[in-house]
Amino acid sequence: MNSPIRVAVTGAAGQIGYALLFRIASGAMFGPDQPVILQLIEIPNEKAMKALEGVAMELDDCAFPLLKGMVLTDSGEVGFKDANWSLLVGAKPRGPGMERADLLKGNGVIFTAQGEIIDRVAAEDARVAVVGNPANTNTMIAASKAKRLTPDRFTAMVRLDQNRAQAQLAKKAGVDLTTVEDIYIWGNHSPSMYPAFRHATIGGKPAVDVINDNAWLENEFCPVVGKRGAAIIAARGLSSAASAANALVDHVHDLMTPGKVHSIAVKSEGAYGFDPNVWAGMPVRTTTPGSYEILKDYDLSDAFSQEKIAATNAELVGEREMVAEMLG
Ligand SMILES: NC(=O)c1ccc[n+]([C@@H]2O[C@H](COP(=O)([O-])OP(=O)(O)OC[C@H]3O[C@@H](n4cnc5c(N)ncnc54)[C@H](O)[C@@H]3O)[C@@H](O)[C@H]2O)c1
Ligand SMILES: O=C(O)C[C@H](O)C(=O)O
Repeated sequence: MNSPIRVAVTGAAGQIGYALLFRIASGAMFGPDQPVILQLIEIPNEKAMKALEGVAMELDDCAFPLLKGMVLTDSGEVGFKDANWSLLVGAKPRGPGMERADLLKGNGVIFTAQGEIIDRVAAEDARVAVVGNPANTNTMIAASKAKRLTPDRFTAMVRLDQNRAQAQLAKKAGVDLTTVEDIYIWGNHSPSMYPAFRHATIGGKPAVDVINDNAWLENEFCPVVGKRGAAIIAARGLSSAASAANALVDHVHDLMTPGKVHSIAVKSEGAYGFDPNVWAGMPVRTTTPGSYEILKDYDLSDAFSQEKIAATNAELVGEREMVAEMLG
């Protein structure tokens, strides 16, 4: 058995938190041999802290063998102290009819403070995964505050979009989901994202040949995946929680598993036409636990892909301009 790692989670009493913490404590995220200490961070508010106590009571009541301790706090200094992983979930969620852009500035303040504190107090091997929206730009803001931790330590989650795309392709083709492979997400975690279906395979054959319906792929599949978050909000009256928590388990699990190829949002190095320094979704291969290389050889030279990449890149650049005064 390894020695415990410290996992800080913000927004721990929120709805994603409630679907996430039990999966971490059960071993789904870091594996059956990795004990964890959960450092649960909420806002300094009596109701939120009371709710957090209730979640911690339930975690106790699960008697998880891998859960070696819990810290409940409304202080980032305490919550991020020596954290090996910081999962930044806490943010103001988008309500019905609200644009993501409305959230940019308000949430930027949160990620400015958290980036600075994590850089100062987290563990030497600290890794950060951001879920709170607008996730890509929040990650850019947090990373810009770091003097010690390099930008590659800060990733944003686009795995929910990858999982959604995989499920939609399987449904359309009428096949088992596990036969759908190589579907990755480029760009922003927003409706502008590009689930690049031309690389996808179904049972080892190109998905475009199996599905044989280009109009559906371009005009239905892409918007359905891109707007799935809004569709969940419209149906549930709340943003996706269980599937988001599940995607974060996948994101971190695959980042800890050498050889895995998966979509995460990372600092662009200019590949695929993304502006350098925006955080954009793209496929990576995990090299050593927590580290990755960006895969740069996917062909996106067709006109449709070029148009999609240009649109999502333009949105990311626009978001960066809106928060320019918060960077650095
Ligand atoms: N990237 C994705 O794929 C994806 C998917 C779904 C949801 N989201 C986003 O995840 C975020 C959380 O969603 P939710 O449904 O759990 O929301 P929620 O409102 O249920 O919970 C958020 C929690 O965060 C807490 N919080 C707010 N600011 C905080 C701070 N500065 N420090 C610590 N805690 C703080 C709140 O008190 C609340 O308990 C939202 O921004 C949502 O849009 C992202
Ligand atoms: O769009 C949202 O705010 C919800 C979330 O990002 C999602 O994709 O489900």
